[in-house]
Amino acid sequence: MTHRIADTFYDALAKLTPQEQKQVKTSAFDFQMDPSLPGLGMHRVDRARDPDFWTARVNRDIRMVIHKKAGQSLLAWVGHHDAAYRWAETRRIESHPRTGAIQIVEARETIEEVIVQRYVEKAVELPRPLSHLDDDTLLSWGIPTDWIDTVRDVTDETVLDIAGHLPTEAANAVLSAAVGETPIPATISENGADPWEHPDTKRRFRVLDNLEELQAALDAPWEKWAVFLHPAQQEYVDRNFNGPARVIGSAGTGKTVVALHRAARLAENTNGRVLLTTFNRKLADSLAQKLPQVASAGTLGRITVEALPVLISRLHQERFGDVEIVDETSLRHFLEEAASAQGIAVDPDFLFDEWTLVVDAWDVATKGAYRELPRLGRKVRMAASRRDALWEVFRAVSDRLNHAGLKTEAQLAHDLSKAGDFPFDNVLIDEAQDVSVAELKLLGASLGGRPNGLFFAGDIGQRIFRAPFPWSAAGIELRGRSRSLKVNYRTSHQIRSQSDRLLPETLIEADGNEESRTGITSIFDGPAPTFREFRTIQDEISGLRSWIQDRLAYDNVPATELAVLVRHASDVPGVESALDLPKVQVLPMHDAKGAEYRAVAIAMLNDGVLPDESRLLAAKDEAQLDEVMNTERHLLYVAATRARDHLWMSGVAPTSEYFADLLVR
Ligand SMILES: Nc1ncnc2c1ncn2[C@@H]1O[C@H](COP(=O)(O)OP(=O)(O)OP(=O)(O)O)[C@@H](O)[C@H]1O
Repeated sequence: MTHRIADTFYDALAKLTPQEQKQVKTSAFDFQMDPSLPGLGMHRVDRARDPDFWTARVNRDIRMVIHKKAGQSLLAWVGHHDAAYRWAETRRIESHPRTGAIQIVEARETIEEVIVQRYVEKAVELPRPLSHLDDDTLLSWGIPTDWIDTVRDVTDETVLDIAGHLPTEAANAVLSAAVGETPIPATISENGADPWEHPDTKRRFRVLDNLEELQAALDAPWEKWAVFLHPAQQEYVDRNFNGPARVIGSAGTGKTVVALHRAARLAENTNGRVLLTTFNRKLADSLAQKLPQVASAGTLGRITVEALPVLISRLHQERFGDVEIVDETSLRHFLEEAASAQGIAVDPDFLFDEWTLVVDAWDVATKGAYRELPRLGRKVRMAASRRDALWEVFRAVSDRLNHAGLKTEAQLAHDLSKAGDFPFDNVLIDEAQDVSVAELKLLGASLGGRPNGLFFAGDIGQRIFRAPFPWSAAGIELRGRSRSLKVNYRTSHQIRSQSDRLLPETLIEADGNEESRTGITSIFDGPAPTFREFRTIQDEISGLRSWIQDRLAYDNVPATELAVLVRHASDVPGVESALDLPKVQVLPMHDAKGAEYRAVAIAMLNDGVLPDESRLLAAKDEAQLDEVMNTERHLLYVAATRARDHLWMSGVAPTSEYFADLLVR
């Protein structure tokens, strides 16, 4: 017998409690060992549209739905008794008449009562963006025959619901077409080809040759993206570029997923040395964890996954030997000493920023260069005479560092740029909006002109660590090689649309390019986010604790899938002990970058906490104030968009001014 497991089985399994999941795994094992085992109580589903659906008993309440036919079995779904029967009664498994792919097709009538009824009165007046499409086109997208009319009738309001009931390739095509893109037709099998060999079939059903494979399949979550990319994602995975390219898009649109697949593709199809990187170690670790889902074991060894600062320091060490990095306190001290030795009165923070963001970042080596340099990343204007005077301070500090054998992190990157032998051919950079000037300059100098040399994934709306600067000045020209993703896979429609209110509809990059953030769709619905304002911190903690307990108890959210985020790391221990829920993680918002959870609670959103008052007070002028306001706003956007299904935000009155933006448009 050939045993298979469907992606729908995983989705359903994930919704059960850990205890139930354990029992399901045992029953799946029993079934694969002996499908006729009496304890499984195999039972044909009576009223099913497809006569080959059976149920197997896991415990008093839970049933697995199994499709069983002529030497083949498929674990299709699992859940509570009534839901399992309903699932099986309303589906059939068949090969698509045009593409040949095997699909699990939902009976169209089941959604009529839910969707058509809900929208029918309105639908008559609303535009139907797909109404002009003929059967042939819709079939070529893999739309099941009896869904064709329903798809032609979608409106902006129903498209999400309808797509959620279609096989993935059909849903992807419908969502693309609804936002004005041209879907790529599905693969068509040759006449007589085995439908189980169709690429779309293989994406949703896995063959399980033995019990070890079943064990591995049940233990490792099967990320859908590992198998089914959106055509817009696929394009940026496959395309060859004759210079640096970039995928952008708001949070959760699958930019990281594209970078992972592209890294695997380049390693598989070329002899290039591939680097998959990002701006810090934690995010690099998470890339390394995900990569095995898309790259074969043989290819994995050919992809280096390392954070840029770690890589740069390693390469520098290998080439130039040990160096000592100057710490911030010493550097500030050197700058201040040099300024007073020159008799220059200057604000110490300004001096430090000028060194860090201009002189050191851009590797300015001469007075002339400093005078001529555009004020990259700095909005403060400065007279030439003032620059000349300051230059003497920077030169003195530079000499002092040289004599002491000390370097800055930026200098390590500059040294490597000059040495000119960066040991990679293809570099993919995730969370690129937070990469430093020196790192980007090194990448630009090494691979900026090489086909497929540099590929960036990022979102300027999530820039929280670095001041903006024009990439072209770092040798990165993206003209015509940047595209944005529009389908959000992570966050429910309700959470995404509310979080989007934090950012303007158009963001402008330091190069002057505009990025529109409109036209994004989420692929699923969920409960509205909860916003609460409290009188005291005690009230807030107790409200938050009951919200968390409800999520754990009623929504089956495992504690590992829930995170409480706060603005300041120093508040973490206090919130942890006040909440007294040992399994629930509390972390600073910055640490949640790149992560995702089923439920997120953002607490202590008080006035003075976000935006962080100490940063606001340290700002020296309007420009710096703007920058602080922007990065703090981005930080809240990052935190809110970590949530898949449930989001809570709370503070003690008066709450953060961003609260008002979230609530009112
Ligand atoms: N084609 C797809 N099918 C199903 N799920 C997908 C697809 N693409 C991405 N996802 C899922 O969407 C979520 C977000 O993906 P990813 O982390 O790549 O987004 P991102 O754009 O990098 O987000 P962020 O900017 O917030 O870091 C992940 O859970 C990922 O598994």
